[in-house]
Amino acid sequence: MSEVNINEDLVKERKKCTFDVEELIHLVDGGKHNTLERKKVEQYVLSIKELKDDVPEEYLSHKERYENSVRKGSILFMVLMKGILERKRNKDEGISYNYKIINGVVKDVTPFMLHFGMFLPTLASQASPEQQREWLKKGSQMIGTYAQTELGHGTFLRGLETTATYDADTEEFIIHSPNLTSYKWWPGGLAQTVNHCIVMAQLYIKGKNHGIHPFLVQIRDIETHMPLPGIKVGDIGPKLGFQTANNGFLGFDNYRIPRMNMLMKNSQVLKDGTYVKAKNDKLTYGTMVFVRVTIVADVAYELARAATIAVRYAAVRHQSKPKPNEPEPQILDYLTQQHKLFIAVSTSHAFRIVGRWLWSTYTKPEPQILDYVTQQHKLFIAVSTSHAFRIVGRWLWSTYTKVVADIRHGNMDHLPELHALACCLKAVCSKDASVCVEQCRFACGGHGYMQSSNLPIIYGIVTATVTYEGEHTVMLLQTARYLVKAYKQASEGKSLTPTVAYMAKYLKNGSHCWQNTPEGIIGGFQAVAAGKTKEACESLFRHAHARAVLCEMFWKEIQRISSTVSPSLAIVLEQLAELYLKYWALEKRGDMLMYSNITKEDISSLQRRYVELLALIRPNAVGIVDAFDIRDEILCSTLGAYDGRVYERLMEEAMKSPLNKEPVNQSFHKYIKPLLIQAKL
Ligand SMILES: CCC/C=C/C(=O)SCCNC(=O)CCNC(=O)[C@H](O)C(C)(C)COP(=O)([O-])OP(=O)([O-])OC[C@H]1O[C@@H](n2cnc3c(N)ncnc32)[C@H](O)[C@@H]1OP(=O)([O-])[O-]
Ligand SMILES: Cc1cc2nc3c(=O)[nH]c(=O)nc-3n(C[C@H](O)[C@H](O)[C@H](O)COP(=O)(O)OP(=O)(O)OC[C@H]3O[C@@H](n4cnc5c(N)ncnc54)[C@H](O)[C@@H]3O)c2cc1C
Repeated sequence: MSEVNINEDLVKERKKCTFDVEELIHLVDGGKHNTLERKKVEQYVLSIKELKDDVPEEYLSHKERYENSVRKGSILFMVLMKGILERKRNKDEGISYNYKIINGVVKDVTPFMLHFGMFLPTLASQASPEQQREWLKKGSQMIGTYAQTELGHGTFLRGLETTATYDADTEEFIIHSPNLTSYKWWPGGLAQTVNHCIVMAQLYIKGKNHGIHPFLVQIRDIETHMPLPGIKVGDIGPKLGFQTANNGFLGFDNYRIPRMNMLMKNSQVLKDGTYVKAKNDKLTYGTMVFVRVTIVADVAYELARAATIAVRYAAVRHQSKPKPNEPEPQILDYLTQQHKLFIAVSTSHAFRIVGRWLWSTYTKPEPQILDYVTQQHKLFIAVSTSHAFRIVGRWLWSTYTKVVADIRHGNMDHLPELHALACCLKAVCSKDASVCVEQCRFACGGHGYMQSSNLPIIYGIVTATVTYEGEHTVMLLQTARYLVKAYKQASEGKSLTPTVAYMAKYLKNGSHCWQNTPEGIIGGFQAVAAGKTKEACESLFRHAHARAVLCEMFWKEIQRISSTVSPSLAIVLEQLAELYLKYWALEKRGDMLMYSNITKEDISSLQRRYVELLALIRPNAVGIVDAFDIRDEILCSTLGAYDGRVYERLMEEAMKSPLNKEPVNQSFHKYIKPLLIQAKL
């Protein structure tokens, strides 16, 4: 884009940047090769004419919005299928879904999200090899979702009520919803989009309950898409966000499926009804662990979008001037009056001089809002949090793949630790990301409240992650359970898994010896986690372990990465990581006071360094968000576009309102005019 069309503040900001933005882009993408591939994918998908909307999604009705997202989602689906095939021929080519390109196609959420996000992964991980060969073959007509949650139960999986009863005579399962609360409720794409589901149901054989198991169930005819007899399916209606996800409900009336439609990789039901138990019954929950792991990186990306919008806007937006001075005082003759007079005269001089200074400040151009320390406090933590989650998300993903490989070889030893990690990181990252996105919205003032800023939609997407795939508190409680066990092992002198090894150190050392260094802060969080575990084994303690893991992994990884990049970029990365640690040490200073020997002076010094870091990051703020390298079509924001034409875009978008198509709306003649006539009488 030529600089002529770019807002001059942004041009200046980009000139100030002290590091190579391109280098950071490659780092964020995980290498130059990935950047090139991403850009190729974006270029390909975003130039498909049919994916452009004439009318912004927000002006469509619930039904129209759904139909439009299916239309566009189907185009993307086809591109993806083509991409996978091409990729097989040439690994450097092809279309990947990984690149969040979807945000540039459907502003909200596509109804096919669950097909790729849970349906296919469940078949890939829980179906037997023969079933996989059958179901994942080329030309499969299945579009699916993951139907687990019911009207009555989401968290408490053992309480699910849908039943799958084995009939050995016909070698079939009978899937049934015994009452209203057993209806499936929430699955994405379920309402009108999918023709198949993974249904989680209580398995009954000869009257005995074997707990919940996954079943592949066809719910609609492939040709006509009509619901099959015995199936009741529909849309659950509008929500806070996820308007185009097509979340649905589903009930079964003694609906029969073949025996081989139970996913049989882990447990099996033989023809005669013999039940073969899985090595570990929690393997049935495998898809949830997978999605929890991916949520960390997902919210990092959404946060990158929100931070890009809010930081660019803060560089373009100017606001507020100090007020000018007041008039001079009177002179009187009496001593007492002189007493008053002289002070008044000197005050007058003081005021004049200060007044001049004030006037010169007043006539200076309004500052960019990004220059306010309070604004930097709101925004820079969002930027550094996005980096933290991306980096920790990559580490979690590699931990996940190692544990899954172990499980494939029959070794389940690390599953509990992975489960505990996935739960607490999912919980903390989803909640922090929602808070940061909302903070970015606040930081954009009134314009952040506009749908056209895209911040409300991003918030809708991110805040849903707090609830789905395991509700926030419930996830923390799962980790708490694991920590309590770890603490008990530590107190018995037994060895501990790596992520909780600090428990032993805390038991040995008692309170943490505070240092204002990154390592000192990480130790502080570990002491808080260990101390709270000790104090309240069975009661609610919340984020401490996840925060310790986040701080430690972010800092260690940044240290490692810094040695591989240019010195100018290393400085910026370390500033961002240090800001993250200092921010949380200050936020949690109460906990630190309880569980370490931190002093008031340490806290003041942390505070001073935090403000110093804001100032150090400030000149690079626009460059840092530019390095997220999110195209305008994917940001979808009037406030955050690369060129900074904020006000023009706000007006252009407002002009798309159907209400602006006519000078007088018909409601005037129908309602307001009769009202005015009545008022006259
Ligand atoms: C785009 C949007 C897509 C959204 C999709 C969705 O939302 S889909 C819907 C998403 N829905 C949800 O996310 C629902 C959330 N609810 C749940 O995940 C579970 O019901 C629960 C974990 C809350 C409790 O389960 P429970 O009552 O059966 O278990 P318990 O508490 O009695 O613990 C028993 C033992 O099992 C262990 N263990 C548990 N889970 C796992 C695991 N995954 N792996 C390994 N281990 C696990 C646990 O640590 C404990 O070990 P211990 O101490 O005995 O050695
Ligand atoms: C946008 C969105 C998309 C979704 N997509 C799908 C999907 O595709 N497929 C699917 O199957 N499901 C889906 N879900 C459902 C989702 O997984 C559940 O909503 C989630 O697991 C929480 O369960 P719940 O709604 O039953 O909440 P509840 O468990 O009823 O939670 C309500 C409150 O009770 C508290 N609580 C519950 N149990 C405990 C406990 N043991 N201890 C302490 N407090 C507790 C919680 O902390 C919470 O404050 C989706 C949900 C949303 C919002």
